[in-house]
Amino acid sequence: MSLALERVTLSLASRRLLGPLDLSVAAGEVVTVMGSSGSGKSTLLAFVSGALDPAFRAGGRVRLDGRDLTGVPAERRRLGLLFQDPLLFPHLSVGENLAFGIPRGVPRRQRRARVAAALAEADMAGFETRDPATLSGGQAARAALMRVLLAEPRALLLDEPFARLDVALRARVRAFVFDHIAARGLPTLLVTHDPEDAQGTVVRLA
Ligand SMILES: Nc1ncnc2c1ncn2[C@@H]1O[C@H](COP(=O)(O)OP(=O)(O)OP(=O)(O)O)[C@@H](O)[C@H]1O
Repeated sequence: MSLALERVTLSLASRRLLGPLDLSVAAGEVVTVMGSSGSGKSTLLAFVSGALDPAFRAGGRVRLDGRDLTGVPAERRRLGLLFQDPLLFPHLSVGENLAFGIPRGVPRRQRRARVAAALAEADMAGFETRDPATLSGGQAARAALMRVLLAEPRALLLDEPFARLDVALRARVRAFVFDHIAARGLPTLLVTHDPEDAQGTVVRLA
């Protein structure tokens, strides 16, 4: 698995926001994007994910496993997104949240088994029927990662995924997330303000 950006530029009205930017992320590798507030970090992830606000103009290409994603709708890009907010659906149980992304066609018994295994991996065995509102910050963050992984993404885009967590929890969730990225060989783009989060190559936007 690999993710590559080729000559990516982003402009707002006639102002160049960033680029041209080239970078490649190999399987299991993290590339960290840092830069001041407003430098275009979240916009870059939105472009890669296929959800760029039409206010922006973009140039260049994104390739996932060599395949050009231009014109591929966001929902077919096979990218896993994680944000500062775990964004668990409040009207679904924890188990239903995790099952949400499992590809269609997987039989019910197998879906249940995958959810149970993911919860066990997240140290949340038996949490299927819990209301997401009752989870701690660390549990919610781990559940959010598991929901993303169950959708079988080919790469991850992480936008400040640890920013809401207090210092002690942050180190633990960070290790949890980075371990899974390495174990599953997922190329990952990580946006953060915190130098402690930085992993691998660091790209700085102006
Ligand atoms: N939908 C939009 N329409 C117009 N301008 C926008 C829109 N979204 C963001 N912007 C502007 O684009 C620029 C880049 O925003 P972006 O959110 O990518 O920055 P960022 O580097 O992620 O910032 P932060 O670190 O504060 O999250 C900013 O100047 C912002 O005001």
